[in-house]
Amino acid sequence: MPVAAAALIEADALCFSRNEERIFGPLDFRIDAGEALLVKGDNGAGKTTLLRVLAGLLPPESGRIRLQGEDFGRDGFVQLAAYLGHRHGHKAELTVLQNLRFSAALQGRHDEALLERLIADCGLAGYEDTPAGKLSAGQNKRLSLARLQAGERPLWLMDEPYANLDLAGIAWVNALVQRHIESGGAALISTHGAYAAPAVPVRTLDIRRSAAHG
Ligand SMILES: Nc1ncnc2c1ncn2[C@@H]1O[C@H](COP(=O)(O)OP(=O)(O)OP(=O)(O)O)[C@@H](O)[C@H]1O
Repeated sequence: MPVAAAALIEADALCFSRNEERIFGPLDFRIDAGEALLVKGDNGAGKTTLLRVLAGLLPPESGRIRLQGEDFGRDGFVQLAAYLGHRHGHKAELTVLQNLRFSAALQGRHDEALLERLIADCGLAGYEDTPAGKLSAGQNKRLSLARLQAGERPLWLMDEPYANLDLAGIAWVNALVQRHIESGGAALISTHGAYAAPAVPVRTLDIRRSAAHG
């Protein structure tokens, strides 16, 4: 009998509480290559907290996270995943190009032509030498999404990727996700639900109901 491939990421009875108040869980889900999981919930439901737990930035209260079948570890996470946080984390005094170059180098990429292409693709052509601190909220989001693509990580953990984007930006995010999924990547996308999902098979995890469904 063929052995099923391990999920890229798998949560098993994952719980998180703050000040003795349960924020989410127990959650059980897996994401395989070629899949998108949309994490839905109202403001304050715990989406950002879940993504921070999955990225190893907050310890879970209980439960397990496995990456490709192995218990969560920092090295495994860095090899596998890229995290697009709620906060963009750019260095305000560095330019768009310098921020992108720095991020790409951290992910082992040293390819100036790639950086140029990513800047044009994210709509920031002409802003290469602008300090990130002078970008609008939507432009900062676009730069974050360019940084996400600078590496070649199969799993994208995307916290509110649509926030602050105009309609063209939302369509662009969906096209990026679609391309990533169709080339064998996977994505977990949090949203409060006001936006159209990418045109790929998407499962939904409503963290208030704690159940994944297709
Ligand atoms: N640093 C913090 N200290 C204390 N409580 C926090 C902190 N961050 C979040 N919370 C609380 O944890 C709960 C979940 O917050 P979280 O940011 O994960 O929600 P969310 O679903 O991402 O919300 P939104 O859609 O508004 O971004 C909320 O009740 C929030 O008030």
